[in-house]
Amino acid sequence: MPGNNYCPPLTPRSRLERLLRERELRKSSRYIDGNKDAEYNDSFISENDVQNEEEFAETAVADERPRKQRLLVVANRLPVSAVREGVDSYHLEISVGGLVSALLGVKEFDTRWIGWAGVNVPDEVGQRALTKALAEMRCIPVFLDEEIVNEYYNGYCNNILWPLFHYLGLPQEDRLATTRSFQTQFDAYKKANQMFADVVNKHYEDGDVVWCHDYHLMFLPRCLKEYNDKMKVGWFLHTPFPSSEIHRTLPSRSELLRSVLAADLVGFHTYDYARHFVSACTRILGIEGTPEGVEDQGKLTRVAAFPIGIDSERFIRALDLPEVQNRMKELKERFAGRKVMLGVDRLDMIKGIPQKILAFEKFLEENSHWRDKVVLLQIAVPTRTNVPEYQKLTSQVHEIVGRINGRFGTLTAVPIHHLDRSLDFHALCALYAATDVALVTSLRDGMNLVSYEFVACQASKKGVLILSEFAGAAQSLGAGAILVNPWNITEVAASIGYALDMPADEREKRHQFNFKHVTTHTSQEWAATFVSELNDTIVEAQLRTRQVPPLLPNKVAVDCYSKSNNRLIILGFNATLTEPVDGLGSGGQIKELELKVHPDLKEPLKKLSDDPKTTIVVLSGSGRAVLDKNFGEYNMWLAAENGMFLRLTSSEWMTTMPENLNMDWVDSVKHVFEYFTERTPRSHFELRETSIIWNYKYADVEFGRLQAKDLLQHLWTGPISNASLDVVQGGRSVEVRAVGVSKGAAIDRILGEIVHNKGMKEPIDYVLCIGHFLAKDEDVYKFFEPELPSESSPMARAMISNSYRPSSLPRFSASKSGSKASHYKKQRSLSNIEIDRASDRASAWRQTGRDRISLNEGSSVLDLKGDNYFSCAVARKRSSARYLLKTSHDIVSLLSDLADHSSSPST
Ligand SMILES: O=P(O)(O)OC[C@H]1O[C@H](O[C@H]2O[C@H](CO)[C@@H](O)[C@H](O)[C@H]2O)[C@H](O)[C@@H](O)[C@@H]1O
Ligand SMILES: O=c1ccn([C@@H]2O[C@H](COP(=O)(O)OP(=O)(O)O)[C@@H](O)[C@H]2O)c(=O)[nH]1
Repeated sequence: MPGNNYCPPLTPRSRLERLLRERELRKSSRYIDGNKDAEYNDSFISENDVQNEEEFAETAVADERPRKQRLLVVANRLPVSAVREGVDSYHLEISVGGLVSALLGVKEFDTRWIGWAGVNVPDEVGQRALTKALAEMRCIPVFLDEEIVNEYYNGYCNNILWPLFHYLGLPQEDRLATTRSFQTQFDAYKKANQMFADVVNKHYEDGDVVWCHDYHLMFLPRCLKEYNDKMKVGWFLHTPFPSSEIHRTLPSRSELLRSVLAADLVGFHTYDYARHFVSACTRILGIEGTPEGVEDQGKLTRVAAFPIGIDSERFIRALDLPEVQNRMKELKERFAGRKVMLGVDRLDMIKGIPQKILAFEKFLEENSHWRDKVVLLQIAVPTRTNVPEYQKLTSQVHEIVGRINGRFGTLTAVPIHHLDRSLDFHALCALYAATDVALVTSLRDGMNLVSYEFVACQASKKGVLILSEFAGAAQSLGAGAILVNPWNITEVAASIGYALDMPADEREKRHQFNFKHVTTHTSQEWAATFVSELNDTIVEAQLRTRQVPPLLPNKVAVDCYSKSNNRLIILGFNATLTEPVDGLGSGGQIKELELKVHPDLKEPLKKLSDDPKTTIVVLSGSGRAVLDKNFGEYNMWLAAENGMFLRLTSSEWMTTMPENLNMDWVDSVKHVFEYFTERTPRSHFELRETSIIWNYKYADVEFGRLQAKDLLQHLWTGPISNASLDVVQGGRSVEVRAVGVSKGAAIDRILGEIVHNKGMKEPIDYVLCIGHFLAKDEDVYKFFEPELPSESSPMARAMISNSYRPSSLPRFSASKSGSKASHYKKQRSLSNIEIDRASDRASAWRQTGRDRISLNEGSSVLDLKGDNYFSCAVARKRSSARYLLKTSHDIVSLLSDLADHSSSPST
C-alpha cells in the first residue's frame, strides 16, 4: 500500500505542547492559504451551498496538498444521498442531519467519506456509475441491499439503538416483536459493519486516520483493528450515551462495548455521555476506568468529550447574500405584526415535537392576547420513514397541529405552520434570522445543531432560544438560553411567554453569551481537536508499549538456571503463587477469601526448595500466619508483612521492625476501615502488625472505587493527617503502612540474613524474582539490576567486605532507584532501624546482619553476569521488571520446568 504524504510532527514533549503547536500550525496554514475563502476550496461544500452535482464536484476536486493528513470519515450516511435517474445516472442531494452539517465544515484534512448513499443499487452497472459520480466528491459508497438496510438500519439502528440511547423505551406493543427479531437484526448489524470495514480496508493507506461515526458503526473499530491493528481508529458518538442502567438492558451490550473499545480514541459530545460509557464498561465488562479512559489488559482506550460545533462563518456570511436577504424580507412581510417562533427538527420521537406543540397550545390557551400576534413555524423533516414508529409520529403530529389550528385559527391566519419537508440552506438561514424565539424541546438529543445555527444567524435580531435541558447543547448554550424540561408543558408554556416579553437588554446579554460560544467552538475546531487527540493517543500508546517488558523467555531462564550453582528465587504470594481470582464466581458468589497456594505449584515448590543450590524466599504483604500455613512444609525463607518479619521455615520468626515504629495511628485508621467495610458489601480488611489493608476486590468494582475515594478523603483529613505513614493504593485495595515498610526496603536485609545463615562461600549467580507487586514495592526488581549507577548500585551495597565498610554495621541502603527524595526517605527508615537498638528482637536482627559472613575479601555477594537476572512482573501492563509473565498458568509452567532441572539433596 502506498504511503500518503502526511508527515507526522516530531514527538511533542507533552500533550499540551502538541495541542498548542498544532493550533499554531492550523493558524499559519490558514495564513498560507491566503484568505479565509480559500479554505472552502478543500471542503465538501462551497460557501454558496451545493445544490447540484456539478457545483459540489467542483469544490470537492481540490488539489491534494502534501501537508494535509488523510482522513477517512466513515459514517452510515454519505453527505450526499443519491436518487437514481437512469441506468447509469444519479441525482445527488445533500443529506440532512447534524452529523452531515458538522462534517461538511471540516476543511483541515485531506478527507474521504465512506458511507451508504441511501439508495439500493443491486446491479453492477449502477454501482459503477454511482461509484464514479461519488468519487468526484471524494465519497466512497458502501452498497447495502434492501434486506440489510431493513434489518440493520431500520431495525437494529433506528428501532433498537436509537430509542435506547435516547432513553425512550420501546413502545409496549412492539416490545415482544423487537425481542423476537433482535438476533437477526444484530446479525445484520454486524454484517453491515463488516461491509463498511471491507470498503475502508480497501481504501486505507498507511498513516490515514480512520474516524468512525455514530451508533450505526459500533462494531466497526473492532473489524478494522482485526484487519490491521496499526490503523489509527477513532469513534465518535453523535447521540447521547445513556446511563449504564439503560445500556445493560441491551442483549448485545458487552459485544458492542468491546468492539468500540478496540478504537484508540472514543469521543462523545459531553462529559456525561463519556462518564456513562466508562461506567458501562466498568459495570458491564468489569474493566477499569482510569482518568484517561478505559484500560483492559494493558490496552488503553482513551475516552473524552469533544462537543461538536458548526461552521458559524458560513451561516453568518450567508445572511449577506441577496437571496437570503430577499427571503428574510418576504418572511417579514408575510408575518408582519406577529412574532415568529421557530422549530426545526427531523420528525423524530426524540425531538419532542408533540410536546412542543402542546406547550404552544397551552400558551395560547392561557394568553388569549397573543393568539393573533404569534406564529409557530415548525419544519419537520421526514426521516427514517420506513420505521413504523416514525410513521405513527407523523400522524400523531398532524393530528395535534390540525386540532390546534382548528381551535385557534381564523379565516385568514393559523397559529401553527407545519411543514413536512426540508429547506435548503439559504431558506433555513433566512428563517433563523427572521425568528424571534426558537423552540428546541428535544426529549434527548446528542447535541442539537439547530440551536447553534439559530444563534449564529441572530446577530441583529438577538432572538431568544428556549432549549431543552436534555439536549447536549444545554451544556454549552445554557448560559444564554432559557432551559426547560420539555416534559413539563406548563413550564415550557410559561417560558414561551417569558421569551416573547423579554426586554431587549436581557435578550442582548443572553445572545452575546451564546454567540461567542458558537463562533469560537466550531466544527473545524471540533474535528481538528479530535484528530489531534487521536494522533496523540497513538504516540502515547507507542510510548507505553515501549515500557511494557517482553514476555519471559522461559527456555533462557531455565538454561541459565541449570548452569548456575547458587541461585536465589524470590517469589510474591498473592496473585503470584495463588490460584487466579477474578472477583465473583458464577452467580455472584464470593470465592473463598483465604489465599491458598496453587495446587499445581506444590510439587515444583517442593523440588525447588529441596535443591541445595537453590534458595527460595516468599516475600509477601501477608501476615506470618498466612505464610506459615501455606509454606510451613517447605524448606524456604518466608518474609511476611513486606519483609518486616523473616523466618527460615526450620527456625523462628525474626523481625526487622524498628523498635520505635509508631503504630499509634492503627486504631483510628481501623475505625475508618470498619466503617467502609460495613458499608461496602463483600469488602474486608486485614490488620497486620505494620500495616492495615482494606480490600474490595470482591465488591462491585465501581462502587468499591467510589468508596475507596471517600475512604481516602476520610483518612487524609482525619487519622493520618499528621502521622508518618505511607498510603498505598492497589488495584482494588487501600493499604496504610508505617513509613519504610516496603519490599524493596526489606530485600537487602533479607539477602544479608540469607548469606549469613547459609555461610555462603560463593556468590549468588542466578536470581529469579517473580511478583504481582504494587508499584511501591517494585523497587525490589531494581535491587538486583547490575547496570545501575555504581554509587548506589546494589552490587556495591551487597559487597560484603569489611574493608569496604566504614563502620561495623553493614550499611545496606534500601534502594537507589527513583528520585532523591525516595532514596532519602528509605535511607531514613533504614537508619531508624540501624540506630535504634533498644529492642531485643530488632537488635537480634541487626546482630545477625552485623556479623554476616563475608565472601572472599572484597568480592560481591552477587555475581549475575548481567544476564542471570530474571525479574518478572505478573499480569502487569507496565513494570520495572525485565520480563512479564501473563498468567498463573505461566508461573506454574516456569516453576515446573525449573523443578525438572533441580537436583535433590542426595544427588
Ligand atoms: O441519517 P439519518 O438516520 O436520517 O439521521 C440523521 C442524523 O441524526 C443524528 O444526528 C445526531 O448528530 C448531531 C451532530 O452531532 C447531533 O447534534 C444530534 O443531536 C444527533 O441526533 C444521528 O446521530 C446521525 O447519525 C444521523 O445522520
Ligand atoms: O430543512 C432542514 C432542516 C434541518 N437541516 C439541518 O439538519 C441539521 C439537524 O441537526 P441537529 O443536530 O439539530 O439534529 P439531528 O437531525 O442531527 O438529530 C442541522 O444542521 C440543520 O441545518 C437542514 O439542512 N434542512
